[in-house]
Amino acid sequence: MYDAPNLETRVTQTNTKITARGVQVFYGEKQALQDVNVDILDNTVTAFIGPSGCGKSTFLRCLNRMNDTIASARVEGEILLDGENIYDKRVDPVQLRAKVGMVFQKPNPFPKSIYDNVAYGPKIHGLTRSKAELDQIVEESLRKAALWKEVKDRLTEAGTGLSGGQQQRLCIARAIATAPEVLLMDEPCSALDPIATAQVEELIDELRASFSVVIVTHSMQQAARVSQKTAFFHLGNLVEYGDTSHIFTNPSDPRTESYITGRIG
Ligand SMILES: Nc1ncnc2c1ncn2[C@@H]1O[C@H](COP(=O)(O)OP(=O)(O)OP(=O)(O)O)[C@@H](O)[C@H]1O
Repeated sequence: MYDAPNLETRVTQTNTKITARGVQVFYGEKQALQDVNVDILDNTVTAFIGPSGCGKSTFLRCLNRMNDTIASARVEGEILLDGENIYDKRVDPVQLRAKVGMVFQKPNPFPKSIYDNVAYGPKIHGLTRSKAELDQIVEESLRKAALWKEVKDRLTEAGTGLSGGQQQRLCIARAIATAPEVLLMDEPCSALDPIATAQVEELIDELRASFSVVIVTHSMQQAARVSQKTAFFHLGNLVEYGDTSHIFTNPSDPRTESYITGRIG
């Protein structure tokens, strides 16, 4: 007799990693984000898209409290990581940023060796007890960042001596060395050539197995290639959020449609 497969086991489980509720951001008197509500999933790439100045980077920076470093910035509302409010007074922003790592637009390796760039985070967070353990973390992080083969014989050389694409993968290795749970990427390919961009995009897809990845991008093609979920921002509002395939083929809001068809941007 035919047994119906158990639906429960066939559905891929994707849990909420970050919950934003009523998030508003001000720079001085100026409001940059209004009432943003969204659930960001684990093991998923989420793309933030929208015209310049719509608040994508501002919202990304809310997710690991990078806005704390901007004197005029004020964040209201609630952001929960695994149910815990990251803006709670008891949360140490430095510890938080080890859990919610960030990769910036321009590759920014430290003026240190390739090895030390990756070893820095685990060292300051006391994640290892021995040199052997640290060596292992450095190797694993460089492997995950698809850079190990290219640099394994030159670990003592300066990180700044690598090509732009390699530097960006080094920055990704540095971000994942502290075993983060979420990886935030602010236009990580904008300074890269098409080959390096393709490598980083492939890497982003692999990283999703281990992390929740959030990427700000100006390229709709890139959002369509790398993400499963897309959030469209416009004038400080999160206008639409959903499956990338849906947003790009059948958006619900006319503003999203105008943007993806190139009428606003
Ligand atoms: N440090 C800051 N101080 C004051 N205003 C800021 C600051 N950073 C951003 N803003 C303002 O907040 C609004 C949103 O900016 P944000 O950089 O988040 O947009 P964005 O969508 O990421 O833009 P882009 O695609 O051009 O990078 C803009 O009006 C911008 O001028």
